[in-house]
Amino acid sequence: MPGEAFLDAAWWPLTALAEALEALAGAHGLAPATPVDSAAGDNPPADELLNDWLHWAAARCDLEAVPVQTPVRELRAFMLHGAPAIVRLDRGCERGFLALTGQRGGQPLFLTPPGQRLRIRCETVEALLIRELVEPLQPEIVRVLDAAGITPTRRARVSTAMVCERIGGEPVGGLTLLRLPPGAAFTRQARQAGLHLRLSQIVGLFVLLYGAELWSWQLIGGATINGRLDWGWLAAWALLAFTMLPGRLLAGWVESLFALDFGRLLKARLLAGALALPPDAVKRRGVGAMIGQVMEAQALEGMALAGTFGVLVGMIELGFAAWVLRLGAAPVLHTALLALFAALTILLGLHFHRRIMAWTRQRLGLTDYLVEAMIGHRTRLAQERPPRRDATEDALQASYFGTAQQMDSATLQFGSGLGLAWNLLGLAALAPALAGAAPPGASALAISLGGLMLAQRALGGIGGGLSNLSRARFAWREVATIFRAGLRPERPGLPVDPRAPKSAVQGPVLEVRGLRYRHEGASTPVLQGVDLAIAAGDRILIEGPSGGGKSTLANVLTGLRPAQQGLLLLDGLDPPTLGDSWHARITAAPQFHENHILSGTLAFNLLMGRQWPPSEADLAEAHEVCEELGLGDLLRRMPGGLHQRVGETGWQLSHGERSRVFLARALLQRAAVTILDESFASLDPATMDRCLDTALKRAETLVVIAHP
Ligand SMILES: Nc1ncnc2c1ncn2[C@@H]1O[C@H](COP(=O)(O)OP(=O)(O)OP(=O)(O)O)[C@@H](O)[C@H]1O
Repeated sequence: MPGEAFLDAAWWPLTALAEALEALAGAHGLAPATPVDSAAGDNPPADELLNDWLHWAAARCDLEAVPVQTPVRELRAFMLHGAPAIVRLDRGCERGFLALTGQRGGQPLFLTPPGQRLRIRCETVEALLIRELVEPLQPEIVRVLDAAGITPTRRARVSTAMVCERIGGEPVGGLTLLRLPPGAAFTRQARQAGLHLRLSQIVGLFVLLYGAELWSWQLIGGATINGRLDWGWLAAWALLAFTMLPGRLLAGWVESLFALDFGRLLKARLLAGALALPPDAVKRRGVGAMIGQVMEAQALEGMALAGTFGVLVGMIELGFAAWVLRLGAAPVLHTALLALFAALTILLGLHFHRRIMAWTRQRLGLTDYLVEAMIGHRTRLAQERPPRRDATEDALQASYFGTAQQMDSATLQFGSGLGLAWNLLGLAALAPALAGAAPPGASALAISLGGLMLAQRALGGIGGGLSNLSRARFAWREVATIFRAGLRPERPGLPVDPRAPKSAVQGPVLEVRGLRYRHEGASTPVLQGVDLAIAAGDRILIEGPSGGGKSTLANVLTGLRPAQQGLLLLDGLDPPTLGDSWHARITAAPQFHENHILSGTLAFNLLMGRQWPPSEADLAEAHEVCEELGLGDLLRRMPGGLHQRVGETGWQLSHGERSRVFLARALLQRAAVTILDESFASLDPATMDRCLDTALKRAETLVVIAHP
């Protein structure tokens, strides 16, 4: 279909964007929870607010809208794998969109306003999306093609190659991915990712593979025992064994796809949970325990999958083993023995589980101690009495080794002991049949031996799977709080542009009435009956004694801690109404010990409150602010300038330089209200004056917290 005809069918005007969202959500089984309603005034706003609006409207449909850019050369991959997505495509001066819903036969599918799926060639859509980038190149390309004498049949291909060469790295914007937020119910996400289908494919493939394996052994075994083994039987067996190879590869591939998708969903949820945890819950655990938690999060994924597959495959094998044993020389005894050993495996598994729990707890305690010892190494070297340190460490090690020994003996019982006992008792169970009046034939004996081996493999697999599940269960206990924290619903709030602080609402920009806040576990509130009214453009100094509650107030005002009582209004709107955009409109540079330079470039650290990647204008403004704060020399000394890597593994900034980066970061956020919590404490008087001048000049409304 040519470009314009395709647009006529698949194009959604801006005014129908709400319907496009709803239709896409419906088409992907994500029925909107609160449908956007263009008739009720939920119309999309001006261009600069569009991303905010999409985020808000998608959240109301229980989805997350993620604006992305892709280089021209990867546009095709986006169209084939990026669905569901909204693709911005204007027609002349009319603003509008395409609704990408999937792909069929290597070509993208678009949802049309009447609700049909339209398959379009990639080249057609690509040409429309990059036409503004290509048009200026056309005269030059035509000139080169003419000069090189390219034949008409090859012109289109050569022209495409030249375009790709010239603008392949140019970013294409206006693309918005729609997906379930990481906080959505995990089962819903798993279903959406098709994990249930993959799991049934895996089970089906394993059943087929084991069936084929048994059949191949039956062929060769039967032929050998009956003395009919010739090249024909051998060829049939080899062919069957050979055809199982692609099946095994396929099963491995589906298993790894399942593991990848499961791991991706789990990581996204844990990350969302870690960011949603209350600040105190994170702080109270300590660095060592947090590292232990991260280790357990990684173990959870690996152990849960290995355990589930181990038990699953073991159960399939056990089923086949029971069937084979029933055809053998001692069907009744072997079946009863198998049931007994299956029960024993579970019982010993429970015993092993207790040992694993005790050992993992000790191991994590040791990690916690080790991390704390490494962080406080210098303090301990300088101030702790060595015998005291040695005594603590000896006691910890002795306790750990004791638990590890108990766990080793449980592993031995569970692993080799059970297998050995099964083999001995399984062989002994053949004795009555062999000693009987009518001893079984060679083929029945061979079947029994095969069944015994298969059952040993199955019991070993189930045992291994159970021990992995035990580890996974412990890991789950460690990370469950983070996982559950991620379930909290996102607060989309109103689509308010953070860069549009001028409000039509008359009155204070920030108003606080009767605010009360008490820290968890504290007997008295640290903030009680706080009233505050800050007008746009105000410059306010908050002074108070150490421990008086200044930082707590800053945290409540910026939304990091929820007010327990009282009224908070920003431009006349309360926190639930503004949702997550509250942060964007009122920001704070936290106290030095609460602030952090993240591992990344200086620009990344400075422009965290802006879009990423940054525009040239953003970088220029960051440079300007740094110069004003006296960081110009530093920028010139750093080989990479604004793109120099900083943080734990990068350029080590001095105390004062870090303070000024924190200050620049808050000012560059261009919030309606900026709070600086003791941001000038570590600066010399001249630098402090300079920084204060910059803050006064740049912050629209400024609150400075300082000691008297
Ligand atoms: N997470 C917490 N749990 C319990 N109490 C806390 C917590 N955080 C702070 N506090 C207590 O609340 C009080 C106020 O702390 P806050 O940090 O707000 O004071 P501040 O005025 O900023 O002090 P400073 O000037 O020394 O930085 C202090 O007594 C502090 O010990």
